[in-house]
Amino acid sequence: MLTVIKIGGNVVDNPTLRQQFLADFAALPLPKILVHGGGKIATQVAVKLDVETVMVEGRRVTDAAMLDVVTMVYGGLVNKQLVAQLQALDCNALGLTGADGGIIRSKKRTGWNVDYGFVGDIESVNEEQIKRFLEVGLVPVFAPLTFDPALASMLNTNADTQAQAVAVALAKHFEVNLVYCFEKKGVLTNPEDDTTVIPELYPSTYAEHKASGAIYAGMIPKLDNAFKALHDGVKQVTICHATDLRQAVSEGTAGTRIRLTE
Ligand SMILES: Nc1ncnc2c1ncn2[C@@H]1O[C@H](COP(=O)(O)OP(=O)(O)O)[C@@H](O)[C@H]1O
Ligand SMILES: CC(=O)N[C@@H](CCC(=O)OP(=O)(O)O)C(=O)O
Repeated sequence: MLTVIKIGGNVVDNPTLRQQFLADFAALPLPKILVHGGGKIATQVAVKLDVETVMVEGRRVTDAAMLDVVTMVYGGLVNKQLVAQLQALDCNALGLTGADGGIIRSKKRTGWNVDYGFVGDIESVNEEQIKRFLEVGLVPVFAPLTFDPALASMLNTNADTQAQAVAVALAKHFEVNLVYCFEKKGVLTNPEDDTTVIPELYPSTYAEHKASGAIYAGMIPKLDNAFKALHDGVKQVTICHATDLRQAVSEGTAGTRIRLTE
């Protein structure tokens, strides 16, 4: 079983939660992969650099100045800090963007009603290269950046989507357990109340909660990615609090389990 974990920006940005999560992640058995976000930190750094942040439907409009910010923040600051913290926990982390080793190729998003700028839609994942890293005991830690060889450019890519694409690509070789970790207890019927976790979510109940407005904003692309991952061969998908990672992986009792059928 390969474990692919995605960690969201609100956890990355919280030193206590982040350290606790990384200790639990380091304790998980190999093979494992981490995909991190960091949107909140990119926005903070952009303010300092006087670069305006524009988000449309949860995606960051990425002009040339913002591409520089996200490349520095995701590929540099956040990725290398996470690698250093994991190395200190005896986890042999290897920090990567999609460009390193040519692993994740994408195409600049075009044909939408919004010009997202330097945002990449993933075209291919070189799962053989990732598998080679896993075989020698390395733990890939991916920043949410991909690259377009035709443009010779980095592209900004949503971290939930990148985790889904990596999990699906590796499903050719492993039974994959994909876990989305964030700062809430799971998918909630009342997003303000952590006691309202939905233990199992199906396409039908997802549609109902979306229609009622209980599921909105960033949770919608996260769930679309979760269902796509299952549809494309990932064995198990869970959405849970970052501090519930161990229960979610070992016993499957934490957070929300995403299922295609009842
Ligand atoms: N039903 C729901 N349950 C939990 N969170 C929800 C729900 N609907 C919307 N959300 C929002 O979605 C956010 C998670 O999406 P996002 O910010 O993209 O996650 P991440 O930090 O993992 O990238 C939560 O912080 C919450 O504000
Ligand atoms: C294209 C796009 O929107 N990319 C995201 C990548 C970071 C991300 O997904 O971070 P979180 O997981 O913390 O939200 C962004 O720049 O916000």
